[in-house]
Amino acid sequence: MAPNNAHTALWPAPHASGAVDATVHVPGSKSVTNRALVLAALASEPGWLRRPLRSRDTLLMAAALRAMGVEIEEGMGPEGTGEAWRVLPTGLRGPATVDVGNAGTVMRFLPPVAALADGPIRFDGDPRSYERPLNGVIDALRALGARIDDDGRGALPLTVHGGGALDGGPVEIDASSSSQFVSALLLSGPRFNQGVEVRHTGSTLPSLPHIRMTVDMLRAVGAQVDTPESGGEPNVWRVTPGALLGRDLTIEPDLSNAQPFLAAALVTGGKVLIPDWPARTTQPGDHLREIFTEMGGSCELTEYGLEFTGSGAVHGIDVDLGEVGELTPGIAAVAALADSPSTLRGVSHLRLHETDRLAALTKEINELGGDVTETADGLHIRPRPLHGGVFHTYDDHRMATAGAIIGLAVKDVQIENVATTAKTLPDFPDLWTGMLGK
Ligand SMILES: O=C(O)C1=C[C@@H](OP(=O)(O)O)[C@@H](O)[C@H](O)C1
Ligand SMILES: C=C(OP(=O)(O)O)C(=O)O
Repeated sequence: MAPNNAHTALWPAPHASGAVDATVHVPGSKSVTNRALVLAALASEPGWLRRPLRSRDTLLMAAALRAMGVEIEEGMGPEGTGEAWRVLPTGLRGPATVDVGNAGTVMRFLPPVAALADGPIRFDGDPRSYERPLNGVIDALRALGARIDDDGRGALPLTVHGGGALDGGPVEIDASSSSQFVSALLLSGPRFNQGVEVRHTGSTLPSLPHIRMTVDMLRAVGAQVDTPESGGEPNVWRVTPGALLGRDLTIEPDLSNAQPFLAAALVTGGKVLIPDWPARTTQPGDHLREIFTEMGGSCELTEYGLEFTGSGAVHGIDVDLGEVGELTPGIAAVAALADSPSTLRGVSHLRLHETDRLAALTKEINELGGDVTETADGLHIRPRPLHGGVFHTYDDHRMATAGAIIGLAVKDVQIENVATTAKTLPDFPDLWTGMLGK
């Protein structure tokens, strides 16, 4: 009998019979939730996270902090307005074991926190987590005074032997493979004895909006941060040592997870409203307003949220996605359905994401009849009439949502392991069918 567990199960991607017209409430941001958890755990007083994302990546972050002694309670928020987590920071301690799953934020943001704990903290995760780069964090922490045992590959698994405090100070790293190296050091920086000065030495630095998100959230809890954008040296970020405040923070919807729903409006010539789209945000998903407009839609940001409307036409695009790499799979899916070719550039680091996203997108779109080629730093996509088939996801949530976008326009697409969307959006299948009124 054929196995039918979540991994091998095939989900028939719904085909859109007409233009979508829906309001979709998108759950909280993964990147904001996991930063907020770390900052609340490092604070000197309790804090609240309202409307946190509850997904595999954020539940792993919460579990890891709890394992190090932090209390995270379920609550209703200070005014009883909606569900919340109350975070009670305590002295961080080991021994503890952290399962990072395949969460970049957990595997990169927590080793610096562990260096501040008292006792050994062991880090392990999914097989893919062993292949994702961590050398920037490991080497920097050692240079700043931490003791770490690893197998010498600059990757997981490893043990951080927390000494209860860390000297900190200046450090050089090459963060060209992941902006999360910089964010990781900055987030814990206020708790290092001398703070931290991070100097990026590589030739490129991806995902700058995510570094801005780190800086903004640090400042919001009282940290002093100097950045290249605030008049400092290029590629240098400096965090002054000091106590962090416990805050009451409402988590914004995840705008990168809004992407497939906006794409649905674009490819069906329909209309989607995403309530609570923030007027100002550091989330990279906010760039979809320009990118999907260039690809044929239009949008309006009102007091109700973002209303995105497709025109019925979908155009190709030539775009550098280096700042917003996590949007690439969804843009590639739309580009495969466009009326002209696309070139997506600046994203070679995607080869080290949840899977090699450039190879996976090329293979899966081409297996449906597409014409995609990999370049040194991205993809060329020449739209072709596509046909049904199995779209493999390689344990990558954004491959699953990319396949679902294609399925709207192409009959009989089956997504293998749609359950992998639980990494950041466990409700995806229900939200998707709800959007389509199925
Ligand atoms: O800091 C963050 O929350 C993230 C930073 C980016 O990582 P990379 O710079 O490794 O691409 C992004 O792709 C990831 O989804 C989330
Ligand atoms: C790259 C991503 O995740 P991670 O936080 O695991 O790096 C992503 O969500 O697209």
